Amino acid sequence: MNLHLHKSTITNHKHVQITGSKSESNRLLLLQALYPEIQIENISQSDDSQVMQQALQSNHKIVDIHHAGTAMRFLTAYFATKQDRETKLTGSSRMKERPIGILVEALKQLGAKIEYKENDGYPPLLITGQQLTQNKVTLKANVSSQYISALLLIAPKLENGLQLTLEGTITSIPYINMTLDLLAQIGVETSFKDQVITVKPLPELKEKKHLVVESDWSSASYYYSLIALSEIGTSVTISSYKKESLQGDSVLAKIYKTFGVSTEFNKNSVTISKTSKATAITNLDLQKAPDIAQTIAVTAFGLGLPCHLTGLHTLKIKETDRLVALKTEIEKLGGSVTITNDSLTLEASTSILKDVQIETYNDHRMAMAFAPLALKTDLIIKDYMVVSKSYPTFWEDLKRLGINYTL
Ligand SMILES: O=C(O)C1=C[C@@H](OP(=O)(O)O)[C@@H](O)[C@H](O)C1
Ligand SMILES: C=C(OP(=O)(O)O)C(=O)O
Repeated sequence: MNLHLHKSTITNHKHVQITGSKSESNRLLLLQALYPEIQIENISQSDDSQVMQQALQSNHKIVDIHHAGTAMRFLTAYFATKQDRETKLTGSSRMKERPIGILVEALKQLGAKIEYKENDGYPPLLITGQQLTQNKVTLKANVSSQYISALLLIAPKLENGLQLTLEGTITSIPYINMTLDLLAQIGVETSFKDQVITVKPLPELKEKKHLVVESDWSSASYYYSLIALSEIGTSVTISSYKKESLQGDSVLAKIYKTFGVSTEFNKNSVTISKTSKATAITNLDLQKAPDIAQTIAVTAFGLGLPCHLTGLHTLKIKETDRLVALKTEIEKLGGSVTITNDSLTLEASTSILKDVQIETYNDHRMAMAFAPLALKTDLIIKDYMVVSKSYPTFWEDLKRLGINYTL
């Protein structure tokens, strides 16, 4: 179904409560399955966290995690350790194109029994739970950090813990640090020096642990974009956020200063305000924050500014090939974009075409990244409910801010 966005302006000084981080939630859900003493507050309402929760509760042989990358990777490791259980772990047709061989091979080095049911190196998988007897493994770290987080999450339950040696450049490193930090919060001892991560075993928790999930910073990016595209003096407050975040995407606060957006940290929220004229982002490496690349590219386009983004090699294996999707959709609107395997260059532009239909390619971030352009023009978002993968109330929240749309 299509959603027609009508050119709008933001109502000033609104407050939006944003759902919990899906990355933190999916890690904590897996840890809760291993340590039932864990209690989670402000859990993500996202589809990805719902499928994670359902998968962990299900006793069915076939578990379908749809589009959820973290659920696919984290559950592969989890089911590999579930003795006396055979699980077929599958997902959407796009999930069957997202590689998982590096993780499967690492788990096999630890003693796991996993078969590919369709194509080698890709889901679906048939996982026969085993006691994993080894504790040392080496794996490539430049494809997806989710493979590393998956291994780290099960590590404290392995008899001798785990020693991971990472080969090559480590991609999306803040997500690995997030995993290590959450492990530390429940009392697991870890170390990360150079290319080696070690995790000590923790057979059980002695007491209840109450953990509060911070709201999702990737979702916050769409508000940064809306403010960047608004008049000086416009602001919005979003919660629940803190200055010392586990989420790498909190780097937004720094990045959007170039677009004239300032961030004020309040007790439990942030106020984002347009305080000065935007200038161009000339060279930005997003290897540590790949999920905000679409937002930044579309904001720059909306501002008519050029932009050069690098470190984008993982974008090709996400919900869609995000580099191709960005180029195609920005060019439909009249922009000019050049992409390589790991970079995107946008030329400065002077106008935005009206009534263009934006294709979303089963990618929540395509819908949400283009929505702020409603401050500049009328546009149509196809298959608008894709947003539920990470942010189910996105459109309602936008309406409360004054963005008009019809179905
Ligand atoms: O561990 C996580 O929660 C995530 C890691 C990142 O993936 P890659 O490590 O594959 O880049 C990110 O893009 C994804 O949305 C969530
Ligand atoms: C890439 C993403 O998610 P995943 O890899 O978990 O499907 C995302 O949310 O942008």
